[in-house]
Amino acid sequence: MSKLSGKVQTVLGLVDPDQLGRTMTHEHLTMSFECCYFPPSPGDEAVAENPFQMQHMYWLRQNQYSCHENLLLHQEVGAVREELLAYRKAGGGAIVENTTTGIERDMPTLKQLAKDTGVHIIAGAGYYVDCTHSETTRKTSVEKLTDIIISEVLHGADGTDIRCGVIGEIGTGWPITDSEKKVLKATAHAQAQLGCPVIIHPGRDPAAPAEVVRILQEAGGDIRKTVMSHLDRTIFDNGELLEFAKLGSYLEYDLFGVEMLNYSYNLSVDMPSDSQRVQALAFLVKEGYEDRIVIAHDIHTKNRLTKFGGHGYSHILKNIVPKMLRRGISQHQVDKILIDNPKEWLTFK
Ligand SMILES: CCC(=O)NCCS(=O)(=O)O
Repeated sequence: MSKLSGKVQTVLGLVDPDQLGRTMTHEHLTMSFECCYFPPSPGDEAVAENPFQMQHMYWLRQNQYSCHENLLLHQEVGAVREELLAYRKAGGGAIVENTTTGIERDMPTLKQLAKDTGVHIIAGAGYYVDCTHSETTRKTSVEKLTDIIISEVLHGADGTDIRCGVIGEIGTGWPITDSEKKVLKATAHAQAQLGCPVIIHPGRDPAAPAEVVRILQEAGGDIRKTVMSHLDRTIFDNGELLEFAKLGSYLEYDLFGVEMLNYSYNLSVDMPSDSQRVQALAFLVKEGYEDRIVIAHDIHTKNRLTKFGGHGYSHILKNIVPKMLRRGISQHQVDKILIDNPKEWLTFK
């Protein structure tokens, strides 16, 4: 039995799983999303240059990926520190920080934020989507990638001794590229050796989550210990959702707070509102999946911080939980979603 067994690994070291409390399973505290810049519509260029003004707030909410500065969350460490203190006050205990190689993971800053705020921060190992893979990553074998991921968990990431406590978010697109498939296999091999939690960013197609599960399973991954992220922008049909749920992963609704008419990355998608996200949770609970649901905001742009008029990291605790209760999800079930399920997932086998 490894020394990680039965523990959760935070950036400050191992903790007893009962110490976590309410946990957001998919957030970012410091990262850059420049890789996914989406040019503004013709005529909007001037607004996109300087959108951080009251009269442009609605534009920014609707076009969050079309402003370079908005993608630089790493410039806002002070604001994020304040937000984490507010998150603790609101009853939050832990945050899984999903920034992986390719979107500027910053381990020393995560450690400092955990020290300054008392929030348990669990950092992510591995690689984001194909367009962020370096030439070196593309040329690296599955075996070597497995060793790198394992080392990020056992010894520390990015040349530090600060350790990751989860693999992911592992980025995949649609169709899944060869380089992404290699990373998925390495993820499964590392998980098989470490008994650790895994979290996946699927491509934007309803078939993508099941295809990722198939690849992980074939490579020896543990699907019961794997979170499938972003279901709110990926699977819209309840029948398809139940088919996917049967595969056994955790089901993550992690874009709480995002309300937009046009989803730049896939205009055929109608991004759900928070009310519709709560309806999806209530549906899954009714179907018996209360032990498999986890939720979060996936904050990865500046405009979603309260400093810029956004909802911040406490939105779920302050606004969504009361709505869940009003829509028939019991307090016991809310506690499972926010406390018990993240705890089970994050505990090393
Ligand atoms: C790095 C953050 C991230 O990948 N968020 C998901 C964005 S989206 O694919 O749901 O638009």
